[in-house]
Amino acid sequence: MTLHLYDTETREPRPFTPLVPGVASIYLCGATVQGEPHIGHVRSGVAFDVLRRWLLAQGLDVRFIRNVTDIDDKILRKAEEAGRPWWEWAATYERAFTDAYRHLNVLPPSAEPRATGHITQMVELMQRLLDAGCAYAEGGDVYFDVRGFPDYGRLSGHRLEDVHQGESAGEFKRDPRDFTLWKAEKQGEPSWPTPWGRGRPGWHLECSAMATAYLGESFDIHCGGMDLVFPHHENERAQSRGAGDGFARTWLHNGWVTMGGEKMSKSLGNVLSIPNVLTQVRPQELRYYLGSAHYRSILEYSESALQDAAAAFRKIEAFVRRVDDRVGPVGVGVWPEQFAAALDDDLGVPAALAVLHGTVTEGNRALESGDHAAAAACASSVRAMTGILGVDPLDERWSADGAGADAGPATAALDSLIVEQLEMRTRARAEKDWAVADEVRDRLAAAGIEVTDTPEGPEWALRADGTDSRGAS
Ligand SMILES: Nc1ncnc2c1ncn2[C@@H]1O[C@H](COP(=O)(O)OP(=O)(O)OP(=O)(O)O)[C@@H](O)[C@H]1O
Ligand SMILES: [Zn+2]
Repeated sequence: MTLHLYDTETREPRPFTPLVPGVASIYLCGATVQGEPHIGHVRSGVAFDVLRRWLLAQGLDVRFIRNVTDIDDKILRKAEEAGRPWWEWAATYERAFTDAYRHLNVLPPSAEPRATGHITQMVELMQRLLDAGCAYAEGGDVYFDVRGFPDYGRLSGHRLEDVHQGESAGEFKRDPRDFTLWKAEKQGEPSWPTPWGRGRPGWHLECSAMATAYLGESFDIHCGGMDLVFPHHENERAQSRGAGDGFARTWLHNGWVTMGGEKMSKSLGNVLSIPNVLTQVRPQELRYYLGSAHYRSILEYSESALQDAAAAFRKIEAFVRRVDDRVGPVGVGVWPEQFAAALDDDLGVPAALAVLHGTVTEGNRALESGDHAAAAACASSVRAMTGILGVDPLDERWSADGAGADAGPATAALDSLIVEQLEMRTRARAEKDWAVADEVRDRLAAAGIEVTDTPEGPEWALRADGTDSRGAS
């Protein structure tokens, strides 16, 4: 099966065939750097990092652009309220996002253009739109004329008569459904020169100009959160197509992270910042959690779901480390065909994880029965699969910046001691020597280690509050 991706525009899964053979070009709308990132903000970065890794694994040269929106109403307002320069505000939160992506092992983009660095390209695009009769300049503002682009609404399914741009009504707008390309200079705000006067760009214009500057007039995939379908992506598409560019051939949108059934959002106050979550779980566990749902589904946050995901990751990690410890260094092997089939089906991560956990179970059984070759094969396959998902437990990245640096090896060391105890208990039980079996269990309990018998064998966990290391034997 070839990779199929669900395209928002055509509303169906479509086979992925790169425009230029051997090269995949992807644009992801990045952050508006106005505040500390919450876990909802980075979901798109994580979800489409899996896409990128999967395309890289097919041998494609992946050009992945994720922009930074560093000029925006909210940035200006918040910086002013704090009495700080707007550019310092933007730079501060750009670093916060960069840190979050790095902690989560999201590959750095091929380029990360800032809006303020691409004003020239935006002016050129506006000129082309004016020449094509899709835009008008009035009083220093420049607007897109939606009636001048008959295909408007195709991406989101909006009918022209129902369009509400959700932006303040520009003084010179000829039709309320038109949207702003460029805003005339306001007193005290940053501005750049254009043939129509000084001002600053509208958000939609930025992405069209940057995507085209780096990826060309046509490119393969445009990604972003589902709330960007309208108006942001509808407007990006209108601008670029209106100017005569092919623009994105496929559109992918990820679902929200929700909390209490509502979009995690600063204005609702139901947000969890990345540093906050990283006090509860390690970065690799958070990455596993954020990437574990299908990218198009809602990910409803709960502490127990986060802890369950962390425990599931630790099970994978404990297995790989145990093989590394007992059998020898685990290399990166090959993934099973079902894993590839799952990802080829619109990045079906949940089905891919089922294959991954099946391999861990099989590997644990092999290790228990002394079949080291089979265990090693499973472990190397597990590394291959987790590598695609960005959560390879042995990836040096996890200890590179000290984030959770000691937890992995400590878990592994503890695991190897506990596993010996559990094996002694399993043998005692097989011989119906209940006294020895109970003694082992009591000894572990006294050390704060809880043992649970599961169909896949005994599992252990540190008692405490459930946030500690766990493993399976
Ligand atoms: N809960 C979420 N789940 C997934 N993506 C999100 C979530 N919240 C925001 N995003 C993404 O992050 C980007 C910025 O979104 P937005 O400014 O709406 O979020 P916010 O910072 O929580 O602000 P607000 O409170 O105004 O909603 C968008 O691309 C959006 O798709
Ligand atoms: Zn964008």
